[in-house]
This record gives sequence, structure tokens and C-alpha cells, in this order.
Amino acid sequence: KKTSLEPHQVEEDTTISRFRQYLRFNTAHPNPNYAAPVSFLTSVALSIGLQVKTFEFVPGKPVLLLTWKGSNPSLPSVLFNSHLDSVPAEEDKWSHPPFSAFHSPEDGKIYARGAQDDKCIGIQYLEAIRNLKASGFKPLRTVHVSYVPDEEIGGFDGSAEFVKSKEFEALNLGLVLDEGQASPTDEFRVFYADRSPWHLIIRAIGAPGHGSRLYDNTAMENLMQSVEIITKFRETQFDVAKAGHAALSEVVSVNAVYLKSGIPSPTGFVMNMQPSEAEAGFDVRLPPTVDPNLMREKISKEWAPASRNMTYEIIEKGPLRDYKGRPLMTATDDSNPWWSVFEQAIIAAGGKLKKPEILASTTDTRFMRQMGIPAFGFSPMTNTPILLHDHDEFLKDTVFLRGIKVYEFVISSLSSFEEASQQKL
Ligand code: MET
Ligand SMILES: [Zn+2]
Ligand SMILES: [Zn+2]
Repeated sequence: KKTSLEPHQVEEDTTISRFRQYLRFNTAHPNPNYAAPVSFLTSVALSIGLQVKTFEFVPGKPVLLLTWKGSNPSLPSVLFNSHLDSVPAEEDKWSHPPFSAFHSPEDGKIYARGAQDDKCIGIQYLEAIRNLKASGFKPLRTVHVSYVPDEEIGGFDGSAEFVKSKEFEALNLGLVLDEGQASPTDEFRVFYADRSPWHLIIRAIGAPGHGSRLYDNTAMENLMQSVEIITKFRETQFDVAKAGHAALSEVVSVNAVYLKSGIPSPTGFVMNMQPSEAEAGFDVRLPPTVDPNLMREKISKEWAPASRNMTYEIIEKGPLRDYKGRPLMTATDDSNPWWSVFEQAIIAAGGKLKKPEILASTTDTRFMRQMGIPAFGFSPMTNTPILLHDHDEFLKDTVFLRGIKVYEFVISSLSSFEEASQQKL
């Protein structure tokens, strides 16, 4: 096979075909197909010679666990996690159907919902293990690979159940790797914390009346005042980041995702009636450094004050603190011996590593960190635009294949790490 050509210019690699096969399962919410990808991954895992177990902590929501036993299984093991599910895609706004995994012969881009988030790593883990096995490598520590459901809707029936199980405890984990985010530059990105999501719903009520009247305290007026206050807060946070005082992931983000009011009519809305109820929904993300109680206070006093006939609901999507009450952060200094092993593995793979970051979005690592297990977020995608949850999500074949090489270094280094004393967390 000619190696001077880019992968998309030669007959398609079987590795790429497996990636595309995995991408073609429609795992989008609200009805993700879990059975088919789990059976596909199972057969790939068996062909590599991994042990396979499936758990259903919640019926119909499988957790697939693959195991490559180490020569010293009494040492804490390493887990490589990814999620099976995807967010939906607005198909008519995509250049190629989101579950077709179109592979462009021109530039090697593979288009699919999940190409970056996060089916790439799900296949890369397996291909890296396949290659390591073929090279004769034997891990010292046991390596586990897990595929979990429902991450995109909060992970409550997935990782949250998994980490509470006796099966999870029996894994005796020393370290977890999970998804990260693409890097637009040639530096790899690694994440030591996530922001925690809150779904905030604010509701206003007010006197209804004729659409022509000017009077005080309508539901819409109450709601829109709050929207203005929240927009100002959003600006202050954004300005801190724009001024370079913090990364975007180090401030609180609040983004309106819906506004709901009006009295429906067959042609739209009744226009000459002022509605008596109005509601807005926001995606709020809190960095681990922020005090959630101060945010709660702000919401109740400024964003949805009872004095303006407002109520609110905060739906906390997961834990904010670990089992000892500490913010969910993994150390990236000498206090965490895994850190330098990981860092060295990237360097050995010929990669450059950006300073560790807080992830702007949220992953299942918060459930692992909650248990006191160190976890890094990492998806080896350099020179790639950040397209998670966007239209035309893609990953270039060459980037995907390089990621497998990177994981060969990462998996072999982490699983060979000898240090006997375990990090005390
Ligand atoms: C609703 S929990 C968060 C799930 C998803 N990974 C996100 O960051 O949006
Ligand atoms: Zn993801
Ligand atoms: Zn996602």
C-alpha cells in the first residue's frame, strides 16, 4: 500500500470503515439506538480479544465494559470512557446526512453527528489497543474501556448509576480518561475539570388585558426585565473573558434557549391579548471555582424576584462537589503522579500539549471525580474546528488516524505506570 498518499486518496482503510460504521448508528436523542452499536462494539472487542461485559443499571440503557487484563491486576486500573449517545441533528441544515458518515474524497473529512462528540474516541481506544496487542505489548495495569448511555441528557441513567455500582467499585480505578474537545491549533488540549450545568427556568405572571393597553406588571414585562438583567450578567462574564482575565470556560455562561408565552391561535398567536404567563429557559454553566450558593442567591433576588411575580426552577444536572465537599477538579501537578505520565506520553507521541484547561461543556467525568477518582478529558483532535453540537460536525481522516497513534502512547504509558503508592484523594 502506498503510504505517501493521504488515507482518503487510497482504498479506504478498514480502521476508517469501522469508524464510519459506528457513526452510522442513529444514537441521537430522544430515541438513541443503543442495542445496535453495543453489539457492533462487542464484536469488534471480541475480535481483538478483550473481555466483554454489559450491564443494564436501567433497562434499555446498556453500559458496555471491555477489559484488557494487566500482568499485575492488583494495581489500580485505568478506564477509557466514552458515551454512546449523541445530541440530535437538524438534518436539512447539514451538507451530508448526519448519520451517513460521508467521507469526502477531496479533503478526507468524515461528516457525522458524533464524529467529534464522541464516537471518534470510542473507536480510537479500540484501534489503539488492537495495534498495541499486535505489537506484543502487555499492560502492567488492567485497562478498561467503557461505553455509557445518556451522557447528553445528564448521564443519570448512565455514568451516575455506573459509578454507584459494585461492579464499578470492583474495577479499582486509579485514573479515568474521558472525552475532551477539538483543538483548532496544533496543540492537544487536556481538561482537568468541567463546568457543571444548571437548567434554569424562570416564570412570570401578570395581569392579562387588551393588547392595546399600557399598564404595569404584565407577565411579558416581568419576564423581559429579567431577560435584560440576565443578559447584562452574561455580558459581564463575557467581558471578563474578552479582556483576557479568564478563559471562556472559567466564567459563568448563561444562554437563553427558549422563550415561551402567548395565546396560540390557528394562525399563530392571538395578537390583541397580553398573556398572563411567560417563561424562559437558560443553559447555565458554573465553573468549579464559583460558589453555587451565590448564584442561587443572585437568581432568587435579581433574576426571578418574587416582587415581580416571578418564580424559578433550577434543575441541577449532576454534582458540583465531590464526596468530601471539594470542587470537582483533578490535579495537574506533582501531587497527581498520573499527570506527568500522561504529559510525557503526549510528548513521546510527538505532540504538543496546551496548558490544562477547564472544559466549557460537561462530561461524565464529574461522576468519576465525585468519587475521588482523578480524571482527564482528552480527545486527540488537533487543527480541527470545534463542531460539537453544531451542523456539519466532521473529523478529518488523518486527524482520526493520528489520534489512534496518540492513544497507543497514552494507553501503553498509563498502563505501564509502576508507582506503587496510590494517590490519596
Ligand atoms: C445536561 S448535562 C451536559 C451534557 C452535555 N455533554 C453538555 O455538555 O451539554
Ligand atoms: Zn460528548
Ligand atoms: Zn455533547
